[in-house]
Amino acid sequence: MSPATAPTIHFIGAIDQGTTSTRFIIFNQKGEIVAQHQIEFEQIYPQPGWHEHNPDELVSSVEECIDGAVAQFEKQGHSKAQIKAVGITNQRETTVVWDKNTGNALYNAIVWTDTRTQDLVRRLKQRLGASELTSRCGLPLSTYPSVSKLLWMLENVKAVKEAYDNGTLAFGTVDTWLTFKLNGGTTKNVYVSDPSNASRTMFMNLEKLEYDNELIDWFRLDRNKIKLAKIVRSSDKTAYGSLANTCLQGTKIMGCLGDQSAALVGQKGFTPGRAKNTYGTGCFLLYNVGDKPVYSTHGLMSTVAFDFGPGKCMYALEGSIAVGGSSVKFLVNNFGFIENSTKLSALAETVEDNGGVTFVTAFSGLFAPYWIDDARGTIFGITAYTQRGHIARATLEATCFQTKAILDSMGKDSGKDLEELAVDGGMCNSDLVMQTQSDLIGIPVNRPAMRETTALGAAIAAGFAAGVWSSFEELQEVNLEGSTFFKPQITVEAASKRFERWEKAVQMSKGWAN
Ligand SMILES: Nc1ncnc2c1ncn2[C@@H]1O[C@H](COP(=O)(O)OP(=O)(O)O)[C@@H](O)[C@H]1O
Ligand SMILES: O=P(O)(O)OC[C@H](O)CO
Repeated sequence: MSPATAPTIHFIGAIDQGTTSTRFIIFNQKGEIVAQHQIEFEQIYPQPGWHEHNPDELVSSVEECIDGAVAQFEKQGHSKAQIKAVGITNQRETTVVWDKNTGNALYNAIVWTDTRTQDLVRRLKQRLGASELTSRCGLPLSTYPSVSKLLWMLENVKAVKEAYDNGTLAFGTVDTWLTFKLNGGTTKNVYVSDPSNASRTMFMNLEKLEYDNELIDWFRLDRNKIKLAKIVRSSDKTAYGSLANTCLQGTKIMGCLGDQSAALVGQKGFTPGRAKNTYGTGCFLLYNVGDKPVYSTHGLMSTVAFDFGPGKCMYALEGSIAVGGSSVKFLVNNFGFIENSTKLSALAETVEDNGGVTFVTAFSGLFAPYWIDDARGTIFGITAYTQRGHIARATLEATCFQTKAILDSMGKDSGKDLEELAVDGGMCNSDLVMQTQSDLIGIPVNRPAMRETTALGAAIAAGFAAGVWSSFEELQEVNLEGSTFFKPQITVEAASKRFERWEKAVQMSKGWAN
């Protein structure tokens, strides 16, 4: 075929703004990575339990990653004009507030893991009607959703309260902040969010996919005094605007998904019964329940999986674990146990088992399915025999035990047991973690060769709107080759025994932060 008649090859870019790092990845039409750039940014811990990000650094990290990846892409002989669209995926719940007149942030972003709102949440729980919130928005009242972070800022940050009183306060999750800034801020004033992100605020009615005025009133907020993002589909040709800066200036943003939803999409979890578990900073299991929300009675959340338009809007049951890979980072950064995260498994493998040590990594309390806000990180079973390897092993096991607890809840809520668990995220690079996971849950764990499924999900959302893909079916072949399967190697009895020790430790970790 002559170059003039050869079909044009299209590419899609994905911004993945996670809790510890930002990436920009360029995918081809087969869902393969062509170029990527990643950078870590500052984690700010001003006080115990507090966790912040600099909102401007989130934006600059995205811009730097775009320029870095596109430079690589062009070195391969491609043209940036072949990048049809860009998708965004982001850490969820993390809350940014800014002045809508200046476009400047009024405080650091309060990160989803932050527990400073614990007392505020306890006060809210005393209010009449508190127990009915979950049935409207899918989330439990806790330190986790964005609303508690916004209320804290209104109570404690003068500039935020003043902006609210003056009617100039803008509030957003990270997707909204990024699209606002990437579009050029106050020159374009783009204020949008997709349902998978908006459903993490506690302001959105889960069934209607619209803000629920009764929820906003319940939190005693005046909607007229806060600029909220317009909720639009996760895949949309025009609503998200286009990039104002970087070498991709003018390229349209056509997709947006919260990172856990994006991972479900990237794992092709399009149909009911499909599930994935992402071992990133936290760890999040999402189970597609179909086109109607299912409300958990066993400690899980109901959330929007993705909204790609009529017939393609799905809900999920979600089990969120606050501390996943961050426990590994903790051993690296705070204790210098090892040089970097990739070395922890090797340290854990210097011992045969956990030597009787159990580490409840409740740095932010315990999320699903326990929801114990006053638990804190506790290590049980230390004796004179304990080595660093035992602590390393107990740290890795903690996420696997919580995943087992979540799967048990999911089985009870859905009436079905999962046959296989699809995994991704940084911590899934550890074979030891994956084998331990399979042993504890008693089903195979399926790890794809290409693990950037979160970014792939954002690319799919944008690629659908851009016309690169038009049906879920044509994506089924993506990322199938080269998966690794971890199969259970211990008996059900042995797994139950280990899990009983964990459950005992969870009960004993309660009440510390009271
Ligand atoms: N080989 C490994 N073994 C254990 N943990 C790892 C390994 N590689 C990365 N991690 C952990 O994975 C996390 C990063 O995963 P990632 O999916 O990039 O997270 P996020 O999107 O939340 O920034 C870090 O917390 C890191 O400690
Ligand atoms: O950054 P991750 O991958 O741990 O994901 C953060 C979640 O979206 C928080 O709900």
